[in-house]
Amino acid sequence: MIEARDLAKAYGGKQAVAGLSFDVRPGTVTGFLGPNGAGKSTTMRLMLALDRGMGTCTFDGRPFTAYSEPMREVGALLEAKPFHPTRTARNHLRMLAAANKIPMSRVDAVLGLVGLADVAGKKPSTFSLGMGQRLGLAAALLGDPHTLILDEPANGLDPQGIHWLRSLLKSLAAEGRSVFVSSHLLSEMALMADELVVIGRGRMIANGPVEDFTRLSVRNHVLVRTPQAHDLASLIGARLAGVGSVQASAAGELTVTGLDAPAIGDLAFDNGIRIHELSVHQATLEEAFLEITGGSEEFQAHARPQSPQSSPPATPPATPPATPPATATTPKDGQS
Ligand SMILES: Nc1ncnc2c1ncn2[C@@H]1O[C@H](COP(=O)(O)OP(=O)(O)OP(=O)(O)O)[C@@H](O)[C@H]1O
Repeated sequence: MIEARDLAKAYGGKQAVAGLSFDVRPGTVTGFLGPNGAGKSTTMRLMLALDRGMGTCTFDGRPFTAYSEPMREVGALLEAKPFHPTRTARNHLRMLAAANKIPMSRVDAVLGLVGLADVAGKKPSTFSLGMGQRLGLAAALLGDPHTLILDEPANGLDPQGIHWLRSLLKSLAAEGRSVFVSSHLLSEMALMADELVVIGRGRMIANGPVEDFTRLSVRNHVLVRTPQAHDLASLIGARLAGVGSVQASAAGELTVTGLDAPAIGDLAFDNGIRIHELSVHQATLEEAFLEITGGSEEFQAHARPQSPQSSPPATPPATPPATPPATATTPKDGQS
């Protein structure tokens, strides 16, 4: 169990991490998300007492520095390619094993586990970024620790490597370990993580199960296609009574929030309205992330001035448009 409490760190006058508290439970993969510069790496360094700051972080009740052989308790991967330039991959791990009283048999075991057995005699300076990440993971796993703290472990991995990493981290969590992992690959995180810690500008934005994060998104909606869109929009608008929205997204097509698909279907049926499609759109983790972190990005690119011919930006606005009255957005379609 990781318990982080009131972690804080300032660089000069700038608050990089501002009072973060969260738990990482055994048996779970907890994803750590935030825009560039949000404070993820700083938080991970604070957790491992690699940076001086405020607050506490304990691993099964004790701080990282209280463990005499910490690699047996907590495995960490914080930066790409943190290796001695002239030692071979195997010797790098042998050195770490010796320093932490880890049996030498673990060295070849973890090299095999991360797929580097064939290049164990090569120097990491010749490795690609992805191979370096694999060696960093091997080092993190060397002591067979209960807890893993991994900063962007998917960085540099090819699609097969990313798939392998996901399976590995999920299986390590299924064995009862606590896995705390940051990544910018949100689709991967959606498949891998059970819980999320989302920060922006060093502060907590959201903390909880992944499903809650996407379930509460305002991007969740029901799409309805009907030849009687005007009539149905009026009925839905009356039923919503201001909570939710109904908007015409195309001719004969309505986007509804605040009312679920069965309720819309029943309303249509009770009023003799034909439905051609009724589909539920669940927000992706990426959509929910953009929505929730919209105001907390530190580094925002300024949009290029648009020429009259240019297309609109691909990224939707961070906050949805205010709910309009149902009738104001209803199409003037040919209804039966
Ligand atoms: N050594 C340092 N000296 C000064 N400022 C720093 C230092 N390390 C980090 N910062 C600042 O602290 C803030 C948080 O940085 P951090 O690297 O923790 O963010 P991050 O969420 O890991 O970012 P990214 O996703 O881009 O890796 C940033 O504003 C960064 O500029």
